[in-house]
Amino acid sequence: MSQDCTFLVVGGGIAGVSCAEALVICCPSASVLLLTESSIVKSVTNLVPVARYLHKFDVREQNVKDLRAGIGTIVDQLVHINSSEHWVRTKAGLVIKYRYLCLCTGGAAKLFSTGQTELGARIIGIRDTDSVLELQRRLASAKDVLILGNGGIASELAHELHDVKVHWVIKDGHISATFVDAGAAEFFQLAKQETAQPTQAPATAIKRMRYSEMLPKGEQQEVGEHKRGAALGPDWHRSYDLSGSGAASAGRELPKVYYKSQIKQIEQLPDSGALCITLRHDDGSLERLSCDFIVSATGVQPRHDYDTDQQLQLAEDGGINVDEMMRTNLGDVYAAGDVCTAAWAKAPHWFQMRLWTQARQMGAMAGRSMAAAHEGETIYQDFCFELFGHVTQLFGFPVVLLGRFNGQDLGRDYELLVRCTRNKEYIKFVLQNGRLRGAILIGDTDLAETCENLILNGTDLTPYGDDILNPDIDIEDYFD
Ligand SMILES: Cc1cc2nc3c(=O)[nH]c(=O)nc-3n(C[C@H](O)[C@H](O)[C@H](O)COP(=O)(O)OP(=O)(O)OC[C@H]3O[C@@H](n4cnc5c(N)ncnc54)[C@H](O)[C@@H]3O)c2cc1C
Ligand SMILES: NC(=O)C1=CN([C@@H]2O[C@H](COP(=O)(O)OP(=O)(O)OC[C@H]3O[C@@H](n4cnc5c(N)ncnc54)[C@H](OP(=O)(O)O)[C@@H]3O)[C@@H](O)[C@H]2O)C=CC1
Repeated sequence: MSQDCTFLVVGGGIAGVSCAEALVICCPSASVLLLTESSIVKSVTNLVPVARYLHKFDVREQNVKDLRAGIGTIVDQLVHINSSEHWVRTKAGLVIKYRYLCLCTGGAAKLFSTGQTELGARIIGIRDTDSVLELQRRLASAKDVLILGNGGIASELAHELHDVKVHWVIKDGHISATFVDAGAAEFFQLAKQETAQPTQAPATAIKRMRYSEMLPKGEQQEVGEHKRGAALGPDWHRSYDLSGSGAASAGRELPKVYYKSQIKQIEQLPDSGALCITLRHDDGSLERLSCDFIVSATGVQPRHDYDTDQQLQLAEDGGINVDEMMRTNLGDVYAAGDVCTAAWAKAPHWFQMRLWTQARQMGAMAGRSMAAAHEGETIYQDFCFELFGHVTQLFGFPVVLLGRFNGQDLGRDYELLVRCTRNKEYIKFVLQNGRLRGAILIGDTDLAETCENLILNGTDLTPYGDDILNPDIDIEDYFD
């Protein structure tokens, strides 16, 4: 069994689909094939500009057969790459000959481990639909759940779980540390206390879930012992009932946060089967708690579980190293999205975070870059890699993060300017030598485009002093 194509893209997440879409636009007469192990793929829809270079969008699930015309599809799993002879082999034994290959195989949840294999089944991660169904199943009989980690998933779950006692264990001194600073964390916590809503039944479906990965088994095409689809889409938690057994708590109790803490030991209680957790706090003290299971929201592990004839060069974080054209070290092999690590000399206002904005940008960049190589053209890296931008929702608030929003890699050589209106907005500017280097905008601030311009233009803001965030001055007008 063999098949030929010019461009082979592996992975039906946002990176893979964006790459394949860019290829059919740039090279309409070439054959583009998307190989993915799940019949449900993810693509970007309703793209709305929030500023000049910043967009928000919905992530749509669709059946792989419904992808745009020009993209051939195969549901199967990549198991081997022979890059010198330009072919791959799939789990079903299909050999696909390609001219250019792009690996967009995403990531898997990086789970906390105690090394005690017998407890492994009590620690779960969240990545795709199957993993949420597993969470739901366990919640149904749970009284206490421990969430470990302080990033995107932990922040979402701490906000969304109800009818269950939530123990949130974090290494840091404040919540949601991968995205915000201590001030913004306090803003969220106050808002949550003061504007707490009574428990509401979760909306049954949202408009973005056009195709559900919860199709009856018979209607799904899947490969491997466990289907592992693409990462979940925005508002994923609104499509599932994330309630516990309700036995221990009523409604939406605020989570109990254990700051500056790490798990030291886990034991299973012989009688109840519950887990007894010993935490070690940074000051050396110990604390015990019990829970039914642990959600390990501790980051992403790039996924490349296929072999290659020559070794792929990997970064320290396990991602496949790519240059500014998304090329790996193997000839004619590219990579994009969560599976790759940006190994180029980065612009002063950009850094990598494994987010769907970047999956989309990298996928599209890889597609354009492969097309240019095929046509013998020279292209340059897209402008989107000049400025980090992320639009999201945290604790029910719209959030825009720009540039080095948490002073990332600026050492101690920067100043912060903050404006906060309780339960309404939190604005933080990160300034270095009088220039805006990054910003956190929480609430409906309408400042994204102004901040984007100020960061990219390197405008000297020293003459304006603290007025730059004076609520009586419209800074949008100031810099028009
Ligand atoms: C719960 C959750 C919430 C999130 N929320 C946000 C958010 O609010 N905002 C945000 O910006 N980001 C969010 N993210 C991150 C975002 O989803 C990812 O960064 C993005 O989806 C990565 O896209 P990708 O295409 O690189 O990888 P994936 O979506 O993981 O897709 C990889 C694809 O490759 C396929 N594949 C893997 N191996 C093989 C193989 N050997 N053969 C064939 N196919 C294979 C998989 O089946 C899958 O289709 C969230 C992630 C999670 C888990
Ligand atoms: N709204 C959004 O934009 C959302 C984005 N996402 C994305 O999805 C992906 C997966 O999310 P998530 O799993 O939350 O990953 P994140 O990378 O966002 O966060 C991981 C968190 O776990 C902590 N951590 C890592 N190892 C340990 C450990 N052994 N013990 C305790 N804490 C640990 C990290 O701390 P440290 O950094 O100090 O190592 C960090 O706080 C990420 O790419 C994330 O950006 C997910 C949900 C929502």
